Amino acid sequence: MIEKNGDSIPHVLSVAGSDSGAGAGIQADLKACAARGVYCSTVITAVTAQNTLGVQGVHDVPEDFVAQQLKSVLSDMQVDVVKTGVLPSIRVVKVLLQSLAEFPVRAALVVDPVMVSTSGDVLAGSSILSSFREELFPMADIVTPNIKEASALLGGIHLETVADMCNAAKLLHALGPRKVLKVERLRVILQVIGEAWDVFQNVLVKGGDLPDSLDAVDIFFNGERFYELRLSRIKTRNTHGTGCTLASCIAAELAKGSPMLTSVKVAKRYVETALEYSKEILIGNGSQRPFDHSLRLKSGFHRKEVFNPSDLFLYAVTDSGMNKKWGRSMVDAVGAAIQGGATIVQLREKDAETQDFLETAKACLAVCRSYGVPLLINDRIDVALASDADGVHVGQSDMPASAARTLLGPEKIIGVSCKTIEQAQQAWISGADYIGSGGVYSTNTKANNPTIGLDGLKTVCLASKLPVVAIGGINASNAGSVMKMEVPNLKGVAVVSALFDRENVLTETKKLHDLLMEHHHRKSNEIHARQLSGK
Ligand SMILES: Cc1ncc(COP(=O)(O)OP(=O)(O)O)c(N)n1
Ligand SMILES: Cc1nc(C(=O)O)sc1CCOP(=O)(O)O
Ligand SMILES: [Mg+2]
Repeated sequence: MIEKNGDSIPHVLSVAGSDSGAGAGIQADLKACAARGVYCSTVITAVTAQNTLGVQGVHDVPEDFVAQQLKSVLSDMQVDVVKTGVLPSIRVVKVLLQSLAEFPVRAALVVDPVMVSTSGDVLAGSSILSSFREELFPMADIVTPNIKEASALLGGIHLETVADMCNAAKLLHALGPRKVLKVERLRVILQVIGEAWDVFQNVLVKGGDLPDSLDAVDIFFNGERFYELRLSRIKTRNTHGTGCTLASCIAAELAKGSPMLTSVKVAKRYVETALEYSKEILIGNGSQRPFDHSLRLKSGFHRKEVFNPSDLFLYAVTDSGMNKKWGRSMVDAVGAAIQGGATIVQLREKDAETQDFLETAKACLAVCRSYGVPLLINDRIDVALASDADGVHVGQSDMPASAARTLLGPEKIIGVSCKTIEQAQQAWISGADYIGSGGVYSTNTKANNPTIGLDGLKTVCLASKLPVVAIGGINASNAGSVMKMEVPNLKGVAVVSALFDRENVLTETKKLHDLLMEHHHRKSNEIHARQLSGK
């Protein structure tokens, strides 16, 4: 990419209308670009009052002010791709073309010829058609009409079959004479130097509205070849904004430097993934519902957003060998531990195949979510990501916590094992949420694990700015000694064998939970009494 003022981040400028419901328009473009890892600036051409029921009002932005927005962005930032949505008047089209002549963009112009909203409301009148055909399309690198828009642009011809769509794509492609003339010369030059022909005009006719089709069929035509792009049709009403999103994704991929056909395929796949993910989410009461560009809203409904240190109170760490020995499944063991009072669960699967680990994680996550208890994954960031677990626990020889934080993002929980003051300080710097410190006592569960004792635990706790959970050889007979220690950031105990190497997980967890509660109450009463006596 060419550098301008040091900008090297892929950048799409969306010139489109605002949708107050945020399913389509500028808002969809921003979300799509963010999801695809591309910066998006915006020039707003019209403001709609809109929700899932339809468009209640439209207010066009005066073209002088559209021009001012264009100048502000294009004179300062290095834009790679301009993507257009609602262009409400011929004057706005002219203003856009003038701006692009003054400040040419680096890679491409993507034109989504929006005329009618999903709800059937007209967003750009028929007077705009000739301006699109004669002025805008010849400058575009790709135009992405749906069937209705393609029909309107071609004088109302009927489009009912894939063959009709191919014909429409060809006719629309023919509307770019100036560009074709211009690029014919370029084509010869590029052929001579052996470059690809990606600079030529392309048409994508979107067949989402095609009757009686089980697939979502789009026709891509690059002037030379037709490509029938099929993906299975997703049964959902949450499709408001798919057109804007698709065009923005194409723009985003082009901005990253991908070829045109690849960009279209990636964009189509992304939209399919987002629709599949969002098919059951409910936003609004109407039938034109938005979808989730970030693929995160579903789990967000059930998950606590921020780590709560009191979740470390009774930390159950699983062991599949122990559960097998006692003839129960991991899901049953986790369910029983939670019913007995476990406040957080870690899946520690040292020998599992990746696929089995992932399936177990997903099944245990469903159980944990149903009780509102966080589930962490031991060591395996990939399994945590793929299962959407609440976080990970890593040791000193596992992936560093800072790298885990980069991969998992700010909202997941990250715990780190620390035996020393230096490790505790580093865990805090790395962005961890808590420390696991041990072995407090000797253990048979983890081979060759050095014991740090209660003194070592106290040293780590005093040095740590993070909450601490004690681990290693802890059971109902010694947990009291651990929790009696006078260190405020010691929040609980993590236990494997005392819960899972037992016949009845629920009973054993409850026993330990009751004991910890007794200590907790005793400590609270002592603190209260001290406050009353003023000591
Ligand atoms: C809560 C908690 N604390 C410490 C550990 C140990 O982690 P690590 O040192 O990475 O050893 P393995 O568990 O991976 O063998 C833990 N798992 N949980
Ligand atoms: C997994 C683990 N980590 C430890 C550490 O010291 O970091 S001790 C340990 C095993 C804890 O199992 P049990 O409760 O059966 O002793
Ligand atoms: Mg580990």
